[in-house]
Amino acid sequence: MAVFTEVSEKEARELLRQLPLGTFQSLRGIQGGIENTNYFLTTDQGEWVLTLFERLTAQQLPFYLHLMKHLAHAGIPVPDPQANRQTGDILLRVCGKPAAVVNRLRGSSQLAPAPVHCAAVGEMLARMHLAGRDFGRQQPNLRGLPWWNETAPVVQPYLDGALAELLQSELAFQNHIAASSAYAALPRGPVHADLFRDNVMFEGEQLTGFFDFYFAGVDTWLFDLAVCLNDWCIDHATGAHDAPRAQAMLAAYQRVRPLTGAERELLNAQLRASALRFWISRLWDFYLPREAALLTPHDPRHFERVLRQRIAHPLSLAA
Ligand SMILES: Nc1ncnc2c1ncn2[C@@H]1O[C@H](COP(=O)(O)OP(=O)(O)O)[C@@H](O)[C@H]1O
Ligand SMILES: N[C@@H](CCOP(=O)(O)O)C(=O)O
Repeated sequence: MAVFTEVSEKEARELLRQLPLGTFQSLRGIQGGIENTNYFLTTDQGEWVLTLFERLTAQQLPFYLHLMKHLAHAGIPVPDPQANRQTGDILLRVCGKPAAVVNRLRGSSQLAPAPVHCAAVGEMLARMHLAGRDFGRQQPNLRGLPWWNETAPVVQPYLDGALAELLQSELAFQNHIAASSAYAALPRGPVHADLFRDNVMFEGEQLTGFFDFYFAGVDTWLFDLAVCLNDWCIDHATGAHDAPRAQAMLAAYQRVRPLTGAERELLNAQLRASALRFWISRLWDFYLPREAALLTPHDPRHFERVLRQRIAHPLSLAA
C-alpha cells in the first residue's frame, strides 16, 4: 500500500475551498498502488480520489490529466479531473506536490477474471484507442524502450548470471524489433500502458471504468493490448496464457478495431516487450526502493516467468 505523503484534514479542507465539490466529510489513505499517494476524499456531494504525484513532474502531468478529460468527454468511463473553480486548472498542488482530484469510480477490481471480463476490457481498450486519435497532446511512453535501455544496466548487478543473460538478450531482441519496418508500421496513439486487473473497475460483468493513467503515453496500440493480455489472460502461478481468456480479449478488441498485418506479425514480440517492461520496473522498485509509509513492492519474479513463457510459447492468432 502506498501513502508516501501524509495529508492532514486541514490541508484537505483547504484544497476543497478551491474546488466546487462540496464540504469536507472524511479523508482516508488508500491501500494499493505503488507510484503515487492516494486518498479517498468524501464531501457532502460525493466521493473523490485525491492523488499526490510522487515521481511525475508538473511538466509531465498535463498529458495524463488532459487525456483523462478527453476520454471522459468522448464517453470512455475514466475518472474526470476536477478543475480549480477560479483558475480552471486541473493540475493542483497539495503539500508542495503536484496533485489531482478525480471522481471515484463505482465497482471494484476483478482479480479473478473470466473470459467475459477479458472481452469487456478488450472492447473498451479498442474504443479507448479510437477515442484517443484526436487527442492533441504528445508525450512518449516514459516507460518505453529508452527507459528499459537506461534502467537494465542499473538493475543488472543485482541479478545472477542466467537472469542477467535473459535481461540482456531480451533487451537486444527488443532493440532489434524496434528498428524493423514492421514496427514502424504499427498504429500508434495515446495508450494506458498499465491496464492491469487492479486498474479496471467492474460491477459484476459490467466494466465501470479504467483508471490510473499515470503511465500513459503515445506508443503502439499493440503494446497496450499486449500489457492487457499478459495480465488479464494468464495463469498467475505459471505465467502461461489462458487460451479462452486471451481469445475472448483479442476477438472483442478486433470487433471494434481489427489488427493490421504488422500488428499480427508483431503480437508475440510485443507480448515479450510488455513482460520485459514490467520485469525491469519491478526489479527497479525491488532493488532500489523508495520510502513509503505504506508500500508493498510487486514481485519481479512473476514477470521473469511471464517473459520466459512468452518466449517459449508464442500465442497464436485465429485466422
Ligand atoms: N478514480 C478512482 N476510483 C475509484 N478508486 C480509485 C480511483 N483511483 C484510485 N482508486 C483506488 O486507489 C487504488 C490505488 O490507485 P492507483 O492509481 O492504482 O495507485 P498508483 O498510482 O500508486 O499505482 C486503486 O487500487 C483503487 O482502489
Ligand atoms: N502494474 C505495475 C506496477 C504499477 O503499479 P500500479 O499500482 O500503478 O498499477 C506492475 O504490476 O508491476
